[in-house]
Amino acid sequence: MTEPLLNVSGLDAWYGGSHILHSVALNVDEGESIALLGRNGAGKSTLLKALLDAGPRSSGLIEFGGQSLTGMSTENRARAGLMLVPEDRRIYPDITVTENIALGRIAARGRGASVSMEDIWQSFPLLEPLKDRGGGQLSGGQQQLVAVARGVFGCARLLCLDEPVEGLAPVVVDEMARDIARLRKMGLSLLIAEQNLAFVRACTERVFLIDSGVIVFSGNWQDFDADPTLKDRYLAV
Ligand SMILES: Nc1ncnc2c1ncn2[C@@H]1O[C@H](COP(=O)(O)OP(=O)(O)OP(=O)(O)O)[C@@H](O)[C@H]1O
Repeated sequence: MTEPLLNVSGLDAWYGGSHILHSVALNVDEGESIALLGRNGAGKSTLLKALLDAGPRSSGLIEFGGQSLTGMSTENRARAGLMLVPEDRRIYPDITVTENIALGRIAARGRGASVSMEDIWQSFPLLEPLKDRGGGQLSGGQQQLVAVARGVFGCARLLCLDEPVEGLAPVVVDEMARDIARLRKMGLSLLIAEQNLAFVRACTERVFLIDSGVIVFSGNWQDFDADPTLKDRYLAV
């Protein structure tokens, strides 16, 4: 049996004295795309940040590519190919789209020259005509595409996306789903925290559902659909 690309078990996380994640277990295989579902405040962002050691204090096992990440800095985790595209996009307004995307390679310290800018334009066709435009002159949806493209250019093996389509118009949500399908053909693995069910259903094959920092369900979409109470109990507002 091959080892998962990401293997998490017994993961707890805290902000100060607040205990947020409770013994989380999760795995992602090479080439898989996984949804992390949960309502506001369920712990999705905390989990993604804990994987990168980029916020909460945490304990437990996180293995990536067969290597334990305990004691490894955020920079070295990125360098190993574990990338997070945070909710707040962080697009620099005074540099171009191309320059914003190129910054991803700096985060990864030059690793993974295998993704070219040409690959990026092919995966994100809406961005190519905007490549010389300033980051400050983009719509929210265009900024989100740039943020994801930057993570890909950093040559992620596993790209973690924190609510990539939150607040975006349906037409941009559809575009993002198509772009993600193209990225998957490049062999990228994905972990996508979202509340937009239709979107993650279109671009993932397995689901982890988190509530109050506890994984309350994991399985494929067929398993998820077999229990219609999950949506009402854990996703309804
Ligand atoms: N920096 C922080 N300091 C203290 N508590 C925090 C911090 N960030 C998040 N929390 C708390 O941790 C819990 C989980 O929040 P988290 O942001 O992980 O949820 P989420 O599922 O990503 O929700 P959302 O969809 O609203 O982003 C919430 O109770 C939240 O108030």
